[in-house]
Amino acid sequence: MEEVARERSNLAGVRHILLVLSGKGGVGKSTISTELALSLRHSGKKVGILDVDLCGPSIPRMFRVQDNSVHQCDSGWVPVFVDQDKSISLMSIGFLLENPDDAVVWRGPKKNALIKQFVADVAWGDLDFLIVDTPPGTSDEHISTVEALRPYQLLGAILVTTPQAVSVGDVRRELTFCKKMNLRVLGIVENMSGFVCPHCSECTNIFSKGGGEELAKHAGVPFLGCVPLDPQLSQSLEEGRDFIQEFPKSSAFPALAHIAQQILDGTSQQSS
Ligand SMILES: Nc1ncnc2c1ncn2[C@@H]1O[C@H](COP(=O)(O)OP(=O)(O)OP(=O)(O)O)[C@@H](O)[C@H]1O
Ligand code: SF4
Repeated sequence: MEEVARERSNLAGVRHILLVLSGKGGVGKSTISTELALSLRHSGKKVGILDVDLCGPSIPRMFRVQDNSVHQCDSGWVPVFVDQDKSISLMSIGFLLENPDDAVVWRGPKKNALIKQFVADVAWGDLDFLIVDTPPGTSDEHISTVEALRPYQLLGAILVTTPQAVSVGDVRRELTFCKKMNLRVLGIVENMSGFVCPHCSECTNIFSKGGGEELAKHAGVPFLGCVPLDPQLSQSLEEGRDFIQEFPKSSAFPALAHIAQQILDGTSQQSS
């Protein structure tokens, strides 16, 4: 019975689902979700992003499609396509609000109900990857998301941190959450890790460096890499541009491409 329901679900055509988590706000979770989607698209993959950050949805803005709205079809909501070839599709509460700047002030049960609806009712079609951008911390919403996705091809979670001790401490709590939820940790990303000067290419470690890697070693999980602070990256996100396509010489590019490659390698090993 459960098998039949799974085969008929809107997620039946999604090959891999991965969550992006962070213990703290503003460390670059949506940035990593966005750039991972663009990198995977660059490798010929079809990608969806489900933005379950209900109180601070930033995915529509990062792709500059915040004025779009979602439509209904027979099987549910049609996601917003970023480009004509439909290689990246998005779903976010941002598309359902009358005004994108409206604040969502909801109690837990209402948020959890919408998350379940997002998981059940978005007509993704065939996707190689569905990236789920979550709110900061570990809340009821995270538990609802993991539980709702568990019957499907849930690959695991990427944990994003910055090098500072406090954010790394928060990731430690995320690791405990993953353990308790029996969710595989695909790896840790250390974001905003140093600043490479565009004039002399000297790297300055503004917030210190190495905390994420040390934590990964200590926890026995993969370290996916250090992404430096990169003005071209923040500008691309601000303007909804494809950083991966347009700035291959930029300082953050190699790290972002390497993260995507490790995810691709992991999934190809799994299916071989
Ligand atoms: N490596 C980077 N280089 C330059 N700017 C960055 C980098 N990573 C993130 N940013 C910028 O930092 C800001 C916060 O990033 P982002 O919105 O991805 O964080 P978040 O963890 O998703 O935040 P929230 O808690 O709101 O969900 C954004 O304006 C983004 O452009
Ligand atoms: S890193 Fe080098 S080029 Fe950049 S501001 Fe400092 S001294 Fe100047």
